Amino acid sequence: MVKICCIGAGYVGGPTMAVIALKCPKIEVTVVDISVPRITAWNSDQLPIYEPGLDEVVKQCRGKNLFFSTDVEKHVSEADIIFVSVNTPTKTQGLGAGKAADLTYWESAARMIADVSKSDKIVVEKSTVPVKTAEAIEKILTHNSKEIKYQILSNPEFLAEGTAIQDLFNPDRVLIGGRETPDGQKAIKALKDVYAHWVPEDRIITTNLWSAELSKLAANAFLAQRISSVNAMSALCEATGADVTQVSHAVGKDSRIGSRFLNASVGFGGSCFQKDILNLIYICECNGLTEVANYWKQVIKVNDYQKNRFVNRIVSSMFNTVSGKKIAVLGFAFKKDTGDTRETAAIDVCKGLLGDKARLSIYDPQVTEDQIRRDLSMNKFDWDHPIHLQPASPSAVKRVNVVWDAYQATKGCSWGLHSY
Ligand SMILES: NC(=O)C1=CN([C@@H]2O[C@H](COP(=O)(O)OP(=O)(O)OC[C@H]3O[C@@H](n4cnc5c(N)ncnc54)[C@H](O)[C@@H]3O)[C@@H](O)[C@H]2O)C=CC1
Ligand SMILES: O=C(O)[C@H]1O[C@H](OP(=O)(O)OP(=O)(O)OC[C@H]2O[C@@H](n3ccc(=O)[nH]c3=O)[C@H](O)[C@@H]2O)[C@H](O)[C@@H](O)[C@@H]1O
Repeated sequence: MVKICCIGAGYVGGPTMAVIALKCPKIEVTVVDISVPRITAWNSDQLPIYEPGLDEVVKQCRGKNLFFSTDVEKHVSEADIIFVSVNTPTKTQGLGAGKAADLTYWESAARMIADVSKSDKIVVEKSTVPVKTAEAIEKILTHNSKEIKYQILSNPEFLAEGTAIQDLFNPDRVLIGGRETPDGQKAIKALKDVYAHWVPEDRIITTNLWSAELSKLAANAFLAQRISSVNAMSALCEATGADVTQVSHAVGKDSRIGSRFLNASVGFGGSCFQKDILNLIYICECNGLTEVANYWKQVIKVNDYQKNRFVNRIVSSMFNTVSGKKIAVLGFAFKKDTGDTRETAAIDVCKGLLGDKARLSIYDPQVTEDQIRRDLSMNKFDWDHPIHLQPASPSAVKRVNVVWDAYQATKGCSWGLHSY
């Protein structure tokens, strides 16, 4: 029986491995994590993340061929294929701070794999990483390799939160990059065989390692760029009397442009778009490509502009001050069908309004009060570290009331915002 181990039981590792277990009953899949509460939750009735359809998939396979464990070393040493799906946050300190990807967690996972392995392994990059990461990982693994052979593959994940199960069941494509050597091609085939249990062969694309690593950053940059383009247009629409939904509908009807991902918004949020574009910008700068870096920087700048513009419009429409006024915020997560608040536009909007001394009444059925208070007081990028390393919840964020009923949130309000 083929054994798969996935390091990192988060938004990607958990759902992806649950679907592999469901579709491949003859493969034993174990998801491991250093976070005890996260693994405890995966083994309980209250999964650590909300994702439509996930409960059913986990219930069908857990205890049969799907396991969640904190015994990281044991399961890594027994596995044939190891997926690494750990955090790759934006660096907060040192060289490249505020842009470069922090590979601390990836590096420590690789060192642990090298320490505990006793047989040949295929190591799969599932996390989103800078192009050329596989080269560094290879060095770590093969240093003191004890005659063990490692093959590194890049298999970036394209699922979106809120539709993860649907995306995993029916992906537009699965991308696998590997070395162009006989052993590299053999490893690609082994991983392809896993996905071929349910993904049609013409949707499984194989490339070299660097193309696969870069394609993930490129895909996210292109998606985010569409949102910044339509959001930039929304500012012009408001200035001229055009309606951005009508404009985006008309533009999207051109089949060369397409209608998806052209919804104007308060700005994109989520754990990846900003982080991955910053990472891309840093890679361009390191390669001396200043113009290219500046081009992608603009996508982030427009996103920040859109969030500020939204706050400013609220304040100016309320006689230039929201001081002491009660404002309801309906929805705090970064999009619907998720409880994930990482980089949600709601944080910037709420902070902006609190800066002008508004009173906020926040309602989101998928997000805990503790999480909201933590988000409103956390420093930039702190959110993307494993939960047990994040700053503890502060005692209070003043002038914020978190409620469990949308009607209560809006009672006596001067304004109601829908945050996505
Ligand atoms: N969230 C998303 O929708 C997508 C995320 N990605 C990428 O996937 C990667 C993971 O993202 P998420 O699942 O959202 O992150 P996450 O924060 O939900 O999960 C990562 C998990 O890794 C664990 N971890 C960190 N270091 C570890 C170690 N040394 N040993 C064992 N466990 C360790 C953490 O405790 C955490 O539970 C990131 O690189 C992200 O960019 C890619 C596609 C979609
Ligand atoms: O690498 C990742 O993490 C993932 O990032 C995104 O997925 P995700 O961030 O989960 O969610 P999206 O549906 O892409 O939404 C991101 C943000 O853009 C906003 N958005 C989306 C679409 C749109 O038309 N307008 C718009 O403002 C959403 O409200 C949300 O705040 C990509 O869609 C996934 O393909 C990718 O795998």
